[in-house]
Amino acid sequence: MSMIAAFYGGKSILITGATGFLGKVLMEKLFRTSPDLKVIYILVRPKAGQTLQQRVFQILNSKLFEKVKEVCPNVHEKIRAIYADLSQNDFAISKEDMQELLSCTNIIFHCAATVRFDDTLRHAVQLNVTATRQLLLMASQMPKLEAFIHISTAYSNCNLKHIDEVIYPCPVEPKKIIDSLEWLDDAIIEEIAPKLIRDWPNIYTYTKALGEMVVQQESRNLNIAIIRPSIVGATWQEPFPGWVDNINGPNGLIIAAGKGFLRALKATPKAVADLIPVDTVVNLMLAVGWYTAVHRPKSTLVYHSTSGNLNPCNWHKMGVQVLATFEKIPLERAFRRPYANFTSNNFTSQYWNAVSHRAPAIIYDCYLRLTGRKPRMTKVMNQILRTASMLEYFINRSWEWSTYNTEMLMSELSPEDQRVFNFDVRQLNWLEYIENYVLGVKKYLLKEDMAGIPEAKQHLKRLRNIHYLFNTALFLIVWRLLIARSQMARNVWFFIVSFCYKFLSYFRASSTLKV
Ligand SMILES: CCCCCCCCCCCCCCCCCCCCCCCCCCCCCC(=O)SCCNC(=O)CCNC(=O)[C@H](O)C(C)(C)COP(=O)(O)OP(=O)(O)OC[C@H]1O[C@@H](n2cnc3c(N)ncnc32)[C@H](O)[C@@H]1OP(=O)(O)O
Ligand SMILES: NC(=O)C1=CN([C@@H]2O[C@H](COP(=O)(O)OP(=O)(O)OC[C@H]3O[C@@H](n4cnc5c(N)ncnc54)[C@H](OP(=O)(O)O)[C@@H]3O)[C@@H](O)[C@H]2O)C=CC1
Repeated sequence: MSMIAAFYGGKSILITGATGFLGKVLMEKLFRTSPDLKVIYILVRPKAGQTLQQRVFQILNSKLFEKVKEVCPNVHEKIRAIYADLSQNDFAISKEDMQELLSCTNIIFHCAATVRFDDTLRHAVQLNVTATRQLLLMASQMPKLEAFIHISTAYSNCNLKHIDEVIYPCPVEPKKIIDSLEWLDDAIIEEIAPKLIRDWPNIYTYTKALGEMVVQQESRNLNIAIIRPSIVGATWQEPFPGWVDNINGPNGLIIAAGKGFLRALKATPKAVADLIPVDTVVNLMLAVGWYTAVHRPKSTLVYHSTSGNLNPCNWHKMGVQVLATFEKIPLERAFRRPYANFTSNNFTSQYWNAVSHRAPAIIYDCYLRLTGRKPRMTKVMNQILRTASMLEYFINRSWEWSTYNTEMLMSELSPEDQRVFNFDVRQLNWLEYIENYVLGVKKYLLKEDMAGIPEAKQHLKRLRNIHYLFNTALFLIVWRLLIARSQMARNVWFFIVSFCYKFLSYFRASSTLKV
């Protein structure tokens, strides 16, 4: 019997960010392994014209939850969606709902955040710092609360090279920033933002670091733990391999590569690609929830959910495997054949951007214009290049994250818990994982049918022929122009032709002699 699964039985669990990538997988695993849990409260806002109920309905009826419905047929009754907007005062939660949350919650998993790298400082602070403070304040009024699990990111201290499982102080107190945002206007905030974030690469990682400081300062006598995942990727094993549902992190780039838009990336091939499967993160979260509530460590423990120091894989290996998978399982209607290289050199990267990205987009847009259609490829390409440049910081560096606490926790688990809540990334086979990942992107994200693979392969063959034809035509045109304008090119041309002629004559003569 799993101790962790039993622990969550009968519990009331509050999850923020439950409609996000991590939150959905967390709910799925909780329902599947502890179907006797009492209730999961989720703080949700209406979005994209959908009410709370419609959003929950959509999640529960997705492929991700198919297994859950077998184990926990009354899953609908065990989810309680509460209207909340984390960027508002008191989260805009009604009095009755707030009362219920305060009096019933046993465990909190705080996943909600803005993960956009380019968010405004005001919004990012509101969500990643102020909302965390507000939730801690709520937690301190919950008499039945056993553990508060805060999800941060392994990159919250990415301005350091070696990162321990400790909370590092930020140069400016979070409270000072929160207070000043109240009276400063937006233009001034955006002006001071670069000075505040100093050597952090973006507002996201900076505000996540502030969020951790808030956790430390406002922890009072709560049982708190912080989990820091690195780059969260598709599921490894559970509930099935390769599940993924948004275009964040590597996902968007994998699509762009598979469709042939992205054919070169400014990346350091030997840098560690610190990906961590989402189900591994969720297993660690549930184990940490149990450990924090039952063992009540004296201080706030930080757990790294990273792969680099236990089972490293670099970007080169990852890129090669992504491309190898596209050979076997191509994406439909590719713009060009998937091919690319990683370069860490600025000049080479600019060259590839011009030749491999912008030029084909401009040519294709000319073709669209000539055929009476609206040009769009340059816009798409600019968007992809902008995204790639935002991620560049993370694919050109390696970090060392220590994992003492995570390994300590692993050793505390019973063999059954180590199996059911496996977060030992040493068992991960990267090649297999990446293949399933790419397949998952095709199936679950792009919703492409596997029956379309032969047609997709045919399409790639056509693209290859067009590519050869185009290159040959281009070569002939350039050469013709050169010959017309330069004596030197003409001399080279006559030299080559006469050399070939002599070679052929010699070859013919020697074969006649043999006869
Ligand atoms: C020796 C050489 C060997 C060579 C070997 C061969 C090499 C082969 C190479 C192949 C090439 C590549 C293969 C792929 C291999 C994998 C590469 C992986 C690189 C992975 C890098 C990952 C780094 C992640 C770092 C994470 C660090 C922290 C992690 C976290 O804690 S949180 C999660 C991270 N957060 C995010 O990822 C959010 C990032 N997104 C944003 O901040 C914003 O979206 C934005 C990028 C700033 C863009 O903002 P905009 O306002 O401009 O746009 P908007 O968001 O409204 O979207 C507009 C349209 O763009 C689409 N889009 C958005 N995001 C992405 C994306 N990530 N990728 C692609 N497209 C994206 C969006 O859908 C919109 O489209 P539309 O609706 O159609 O308009
Ligand atoms: N994905 C990754 O690679 C990594 C993620 N993390 C951390 O993991 C956590 C979860 O990330 P992930 O699931 O990927 O992110 P998502 O963007 O998929 O999910 C974010 C969640 O936060 C919710 N949210 C955002 N703003 C509000 C708001 N104003 N009110 C209520 N809810 C809101 C979103 O709700 P809605 O659906 O309504 O938008 C969504 O449920 C974050 O804390 C992130 O920092 C850490 C490392 C890596």
